[in-house]
Amino acid sequence: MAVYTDITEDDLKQFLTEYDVGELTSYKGIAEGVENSNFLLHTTRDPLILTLYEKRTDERDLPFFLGLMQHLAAGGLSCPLPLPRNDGGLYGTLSGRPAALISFLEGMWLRKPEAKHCREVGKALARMHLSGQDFELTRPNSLSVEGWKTLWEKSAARADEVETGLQEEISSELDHLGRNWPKDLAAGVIHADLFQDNVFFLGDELSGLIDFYFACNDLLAYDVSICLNAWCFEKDGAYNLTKGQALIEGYQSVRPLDKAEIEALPILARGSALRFFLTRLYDWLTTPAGALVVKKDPLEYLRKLRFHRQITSATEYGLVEERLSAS
Ligand SMILES: Nc1ncnc2c1ncn2[C@@H]1O[C@H](COP(=O)(O)OP(=O)(O)OP(=O)(O)O)[C@@H](O)[C@H]1O
Ligand SMILES: N[C@@H](CCO)C(=O)O
Repeated sequence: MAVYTDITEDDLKQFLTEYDVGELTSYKGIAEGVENSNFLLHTTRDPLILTLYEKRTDERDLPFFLGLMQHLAAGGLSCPLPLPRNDGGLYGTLSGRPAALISFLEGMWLRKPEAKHCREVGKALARMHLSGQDFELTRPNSLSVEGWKTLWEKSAARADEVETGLQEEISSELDHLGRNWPKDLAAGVIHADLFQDNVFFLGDELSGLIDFYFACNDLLAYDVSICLNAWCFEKDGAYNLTKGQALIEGYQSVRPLDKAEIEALPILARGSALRFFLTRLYDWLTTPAGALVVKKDPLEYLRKLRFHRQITSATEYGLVEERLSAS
């Protein structure tokens, strides 16, 4: 359960005096997520989500994250809206943590997504990329190649505890990605964590995107590769070509990938698999036993990384040839 910081009713009520949200009637911690502490609040008006920002969220980035949600919502993308405080600020402090109130988004995340859902995710991702083009703030991706190296330095010495030979394998993977990482592809604001638990559906209809706390400026196709990793593998580790095809087609129906982006997909997917492997490995090695959070398995992403190493063309992800030759 991701409630790292607990709150008292008195402190919460005090915090809410800074907002025009009605009277608090109940609140409870949300047993999902691994990054921040989240609470569902009921008031005499609309339900709200309270987020307390934890270790990986730098307070200096909050204007970017919260401003981006406002920007995307104003552009017609369904995502939570941060509530302004009475003084106009978008966040305050609660229990010693930076904290914000955001609107409650209706819907559920899908435990067993099908190809039709992957198509909707592809479309929504592309819409977000287009809508982010005129967002005025920027934030470099702290979890790209240089950030991976820093993370790796913190885990490398203990990596073989997780699997023998890992230290050597990941070090050489990082060297390879460092030497071959694409630089000249279309860039803009990316979500950077569009996993299943961050996409809500009402029935089969996508009702919105949440959790913009890794959003940053980076290669747009890198975000597509993150979604291929997050949405198109089955529990047994097999890549589902039908889902991959649907996700890429959905994306391209809104924003076609160009030739350079298509050619780069395999290396981008290697990089994004490594990114999630590294954060999971770090958490795996450092989260104390008994912490109230479900640790995510780094080896899932090691297997995905190894899969991507074998890929020679984006057609193996389900990209159809006509598109490839047409672009
Ligand atoms: N605006 C919202 N409307 C409805 N539910 C929300 C909203 N924001 C968060 N939640 C609920 O809280 C859970 C955790 O939120 P979120 O994904 O932002 O947390 P996190 O710790 O950053 O998670 P992650 O592990 O995905 O990074 C979601 O799965 C959802 O159940
Ligand atoms: N989506 C991430 C967790 C949040 O960063 C993962 O599955 O590793």
